[in-house]
Amino acid sequence: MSEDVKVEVGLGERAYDILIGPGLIARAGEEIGSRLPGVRVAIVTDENVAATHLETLKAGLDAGGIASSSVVLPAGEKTKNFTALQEVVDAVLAARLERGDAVIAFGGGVIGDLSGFAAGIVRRGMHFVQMPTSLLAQVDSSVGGKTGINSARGKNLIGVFHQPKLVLADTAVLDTLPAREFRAGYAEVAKYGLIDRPDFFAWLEKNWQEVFSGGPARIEAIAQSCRAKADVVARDEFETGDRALLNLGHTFGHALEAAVAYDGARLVHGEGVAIGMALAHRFSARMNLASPDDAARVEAHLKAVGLPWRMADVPGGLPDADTLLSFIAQDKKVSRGALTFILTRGIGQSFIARDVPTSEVLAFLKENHPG
Ligand SMILES: NC(=O)c1ccc[n+]([C@@H]2O[C@H](COP(=O)([O-])OP(=O)(O)OC[C@H]3O[C@@H](n4cnc5c(N)ncnc54)[C@H](O)[C@@H]3O)[C@@H](O)[C@H]2O)c1
Ligand SMILES: O=C(O)C(=O)C[C@@H](O)[C@H](O)[C@H](O)COP(=O)(O)O
Ligand SMILES: [Zn+2]
Repeated sequence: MSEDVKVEVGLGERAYDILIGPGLIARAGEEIGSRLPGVRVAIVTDENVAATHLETLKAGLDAGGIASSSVVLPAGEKTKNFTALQEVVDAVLAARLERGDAVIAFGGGVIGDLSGFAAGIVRRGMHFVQMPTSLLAQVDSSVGGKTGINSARGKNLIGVFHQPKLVLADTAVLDTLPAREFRAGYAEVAKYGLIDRPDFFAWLEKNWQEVFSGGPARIEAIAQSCRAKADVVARDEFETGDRALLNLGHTFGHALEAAVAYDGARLVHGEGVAIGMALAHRFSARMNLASPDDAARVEAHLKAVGLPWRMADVPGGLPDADTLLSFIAQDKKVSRGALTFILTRGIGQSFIARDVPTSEVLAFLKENHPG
């Protein structure tokens, strides 16, 4: 009898389970086979995850009678590109998988976004299973069906919504995740508290060390995050409204990622989100929407866990404020040319702010630019 935590993403005929707990990779064949009888799969993964966990997954699938092939890609954000997409599509077609077969995304958010996109376009949409192996992927990217790749003009600008059939988050696999990547994923955990769960944020302020060291607090934080995300996605699958709240910190953060040309040695996604959330709180205070004390509280927590929180924390310098603004102007929340940001009235009181004046954003970027 397994003791996985189960969270349901309530999307009607596209509803699916998220299972969270240790040992799920070894049980993947059983869990996938019972939901998709007779399925064959292509595993998409990266070099780091393949080195430590691919054999366990293959054995787990074998044990459930599921035939698999695999494609192993270079690790890191730069892999979210057309060349890698073509490689995945080609591998799936070469394996002669049918529409009723499945692509398994086995890795962090990069692998999840890329292979979900491939699954969404091959044969106009194949089954897709998320097996997230980074903290960020377990709490965020594996849930909700946003898939895609980057452009030099901006983050995630090319993609489709394509929901997985199942998410299997094996929490034991986080033991091999580098500390920097764990911290980066934690930024998306804190995000849920800052959006609309002030009690969760306060709990994290008290318990973050236990979340980092593993054990029940870590599983609790992952489960709370998945519940928070599943809730929003079930209300607004295609981001016509509330789902944009999940973008807290991303309007600034994505601009910073594009500005460093997706160079993970300088900035990974979760770090961009951490800086972006601190900036969103500071900008809200500057616009007299929230108290500067709340911005200071967010910055203090990010500092305490060792995350970057200001633009000056991005090593190697940044392009000027006008260039950063040009990336922000490519954000998918822009409507009829007007900027949309997720701003806040305080901790856990985020809201969607449409028609944010470009002049205010530019002035704020100049004030906060490290020069
Ligand atoms: N679709 C969504 O809703 C959504 C949500 C949040 C983020 N994202 C996207 O996710 C991406 C970031 O994801 P990420 O932070 O997981 O990055 P990532 O996929 O690059 O993984 C981080 C690093 O950790 C390594 N790794 C992963 N699991 C490991 C493990 N168990 N052991 C050892 N090494 C491991 C990877 O090889 C990589 O080097 C970004 O592209 C971001 O845009 C998407
Ligand atoms: O699922 C969502 O919706 C999110 O916004 C989650 C974000 O953490 C994630 O980084 C997402 O990929 C950003 O979406 P985008 O539409 O701004 O590219
Ligand atoms: Zn994100």
